[in-house]
Amino acid sequence: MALATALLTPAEMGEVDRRTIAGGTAGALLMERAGAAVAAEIGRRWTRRPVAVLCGPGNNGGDGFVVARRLAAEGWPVRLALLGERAALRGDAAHHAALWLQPVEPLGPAALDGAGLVVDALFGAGLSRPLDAPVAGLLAEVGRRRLAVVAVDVPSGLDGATGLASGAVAADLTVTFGWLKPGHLLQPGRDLCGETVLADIGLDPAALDALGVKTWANDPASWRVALPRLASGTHKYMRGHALVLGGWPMSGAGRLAARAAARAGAGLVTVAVPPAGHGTYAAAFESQIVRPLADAHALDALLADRRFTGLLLGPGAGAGGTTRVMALRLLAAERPCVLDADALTAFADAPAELFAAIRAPTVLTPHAGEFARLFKTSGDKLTQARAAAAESGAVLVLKGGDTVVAAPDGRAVINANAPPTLATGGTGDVLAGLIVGLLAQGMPAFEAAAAGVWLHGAAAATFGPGLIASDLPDRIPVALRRLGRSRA
Ligand SMILES: NC(=O)C1=CN([C@@H]2O[C@H](COP(=O)(O)OP(=O)(O)OC[C@H]3O[C@@H](n4cnc5c(N)ncnc54)[C@H](OP(=O)(O)O)[C@@H]3O)[C@@H](O)[C@H]2O)[C@H](O)CC1
Ligand SMILES: [K+]
Repeated sequence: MALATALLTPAEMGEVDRRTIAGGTAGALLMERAGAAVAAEIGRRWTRRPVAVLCGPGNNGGDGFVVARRLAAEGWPVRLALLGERAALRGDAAHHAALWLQPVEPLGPAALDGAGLVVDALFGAGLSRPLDAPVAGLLAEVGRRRLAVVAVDVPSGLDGATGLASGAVAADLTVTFGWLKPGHLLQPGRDLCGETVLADIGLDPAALDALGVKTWANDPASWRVALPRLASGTHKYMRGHALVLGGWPMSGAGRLAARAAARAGAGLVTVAVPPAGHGTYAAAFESQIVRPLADAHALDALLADRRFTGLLLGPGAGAGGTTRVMALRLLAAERPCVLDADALTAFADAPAELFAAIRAPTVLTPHAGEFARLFKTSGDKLTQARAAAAESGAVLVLKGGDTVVAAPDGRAVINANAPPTLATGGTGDVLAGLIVGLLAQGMPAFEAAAAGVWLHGAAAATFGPGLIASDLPDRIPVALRRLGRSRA
């Protein structure tokens, strides 16, 4: 997995900080670079105007002192307000506070008077408890006055590990250092951060080795090498054969999924459907095979064909007992498999039965409602997806604007490229099809799920407004092309 897209918790960032300092870079220099980066990003976006810098009692506040000094040196009118006593500052923060030669005001609403921009340097990685009422009240006042806000590291009150927040004010710009944190990508954190800029302040990448990072931003760098590749001698069976169980009478979902599987590059896609739906499906496809499938016995007979390399059930399936039986038969075939939608809900009263049946690489793609029917986890989205992957033995794709993909071994990626236009009926069916299309080609489950989620977002982004699900499959080739490697 790629180093640059690693996501570090605040505790891990603290460790990288310590190791970098132990390696010979002074903490005060890191702080100088951090504050300088924030000031430079401000200078790129705003013209000179009165600024209120709100500083906290730790190193986040220390960064704030640097920002204040740097902006003042550029001729910006700066007021600085500090939470607590200046004499109580320690270490690098005390060092940089001593270099600030203008007044230090007590933290309160008066510090905002006349400001055209607020720098939020109250708390960053060291936030250890909910904000006190006066601090939360001041941040609410910043929001009420509709002032432009630049957050140092994170908007104060946002937990960088989880994306959960209380009392934070939404920033227009967040400048953070070295590596992003999960909370920059997980909602509501992502929206609270506004535009997020990652500044290089010279933290030591080698320090990450000792951390055993298992969380990344979902980026092609994490799975590009695992994408299926074509060679000149490739024939269709070498590109995998996806089997999609199509629902009836709800046939649109299965059709969307099958088309997406084919566009993802599967050499063959067979759609097996209840006999009553055969004509409808057959009329919809030219390039895919449509076969009638009467019942579970017929499915067993179909699965005797070992050339099926990826299986999908769920879109339009119906959440009844038949779907449950079909899902168990698919899992018993011990081949790469995606279970989506109704194939998940069908186990709402017996999730343990589902988990016990998962033995081959399996991807579950629930949205929050489907997830809650299967898993009794608690905590933030990343923690829950990880726990669910460990419990079920499957790769979990916990969908939403901040989709998390988690593997049973603890690896996880957080996706951030999905445009909100994806919030429309049928896009989940396309995602399930995309993932099974990649699985069928031999891509490992975690990488196939992460790539599928990313391609789904990228495909939607190429379309723009007015997107409906049926637009998506045919945009997948555009997204694949943009990966910059000839593989179509
Ligand atoms: N490696 C880097 O990325 C660098 C980061 N820098 C900046 O440093 C901060 C982290 O600094 P740290 O001192 O660890 O933490 P904070 O400044 O966020 O806050 C710690 C102090 O705040 C107190 N605290 C915590 N929560 C609350 C609260 N809800 N209300 C009041 N006070 C609170 C805490 O007190 P404790 O009692 O918990 O000890 C501390 O006094 C990072 O975010 C970057 O901005 C470096 O400048 C450069 C390198
Ligand atoms: K902050």
